[in-house]
Amino acid sequence: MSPAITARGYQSGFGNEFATEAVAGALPVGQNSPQKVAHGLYAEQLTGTAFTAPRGSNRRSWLYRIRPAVTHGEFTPFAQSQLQCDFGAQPASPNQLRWSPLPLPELPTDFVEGLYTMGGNGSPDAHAGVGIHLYAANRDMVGRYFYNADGELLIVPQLGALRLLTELGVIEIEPQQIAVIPRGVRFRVELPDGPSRGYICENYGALLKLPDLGPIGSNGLANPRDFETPHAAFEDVDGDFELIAKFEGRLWRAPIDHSPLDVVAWHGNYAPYRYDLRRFNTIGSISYDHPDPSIFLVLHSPSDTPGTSNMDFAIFPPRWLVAQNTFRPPWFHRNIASEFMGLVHGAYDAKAEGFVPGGASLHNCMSGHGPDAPTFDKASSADLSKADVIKDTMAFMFETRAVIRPTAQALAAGHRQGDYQQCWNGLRNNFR
Ligand SMILES: O=C(O)Cc1cc(O)ccc1O
Ligand SMILES: [Fe+2]
Repeated sequence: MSPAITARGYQSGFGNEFATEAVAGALPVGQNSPQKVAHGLYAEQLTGTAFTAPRGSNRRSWLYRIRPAVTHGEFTPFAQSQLQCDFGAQPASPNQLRWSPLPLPELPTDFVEGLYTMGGNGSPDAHAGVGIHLYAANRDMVGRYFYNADGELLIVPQLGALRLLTELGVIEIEPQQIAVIPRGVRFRVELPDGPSRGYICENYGALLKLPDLGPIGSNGLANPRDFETPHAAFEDVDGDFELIAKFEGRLWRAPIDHSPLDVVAWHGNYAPYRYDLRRFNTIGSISYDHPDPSIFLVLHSPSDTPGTSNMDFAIFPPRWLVAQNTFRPPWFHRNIASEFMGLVHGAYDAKAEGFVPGGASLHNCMSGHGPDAPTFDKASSADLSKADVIKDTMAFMFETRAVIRPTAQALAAGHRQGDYQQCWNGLRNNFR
């Protein structure tokens, strides 16, 4: 018996062919599925793309584990009323929406129990769209393991660190770092700092990838080397545990008599990873005008239409604004894409107040938005001979091709800011 799983460090690179073993000799050499695997392990393949996906986008890993993933009891529905899949049950309005932070739970609540759906589009069936969730939790998952068959999970913590104990190893993140857990990978979550909160984009579409860089060249934005995938780590623990699955929008529970975090070795390119947003190489205008936010793209899920993502994950990190003869904050705009924003840290340069860390906003297709009135007034008369140094900030955007349909609970939430539109009331008629 090995005690609870321990972190064994990281391998560097995005989507690499990794190979890692927690026990020497556990990985077969020169083949995937020998008649007998070393140390009495079972071989199991986990695919994240179709078998025949082109080589450049094909993702799969081979896992060498103490028991195969099939060894569990029967799934029955697991009630968790805040996790929803009814995008579209009610009309989506074109209103601009904003929320204060999701209150932290008062009762003992783990990561799975604390998932709270804000909205989404598409469906797991269609392999297109996203679910946008928040989480607020105050206790570790103990004896409970989770996987999501509906999509990969992009986790953006805002309050408190997360320890993600996955089948393929341990990932530790804190606010201003992110993690991606691939579809199907089993994990549990510990909260080393206590009460924790954050944002999740559940991507039903093509796997997240780094954007092409075009004329930027071979370096810049999020650099591949800064993505980190854990080394194999496992636990060999028996007990009266449960496996929770998210499947077709709903949660299911099966009894399991051992920890499924029993992968002793693995190799392949389908694995969880983390990235520190503070390593983002931010590129912007050094002449005039505020660039399109695509320049802030970290990861994206392409759609079948070239240049149009199923989902973009962009960040607004610390940077210097030096553009001349320019209104420097984000401009007023209406976009074909729909924008869900959150704030991990500090303040956002388009909103003087009201958009606070842990809060969220939703500006759907063609709904006008932009700087609030105080920000507009300040930036319109700012001294442009000096740089604006934007420090201590980390906002982000989940931007989607399809309209983000808010859930009824998000629209009715006590922490929704019903007066959000008033932040633009002070924009007067200045026409002369
Ligand atoms: O604040 C927003 O709405 C996000 C955003 C930022 C930006 O710099 C340009 C366009 C855009 O939608
Ligand atoms: Fe916007």
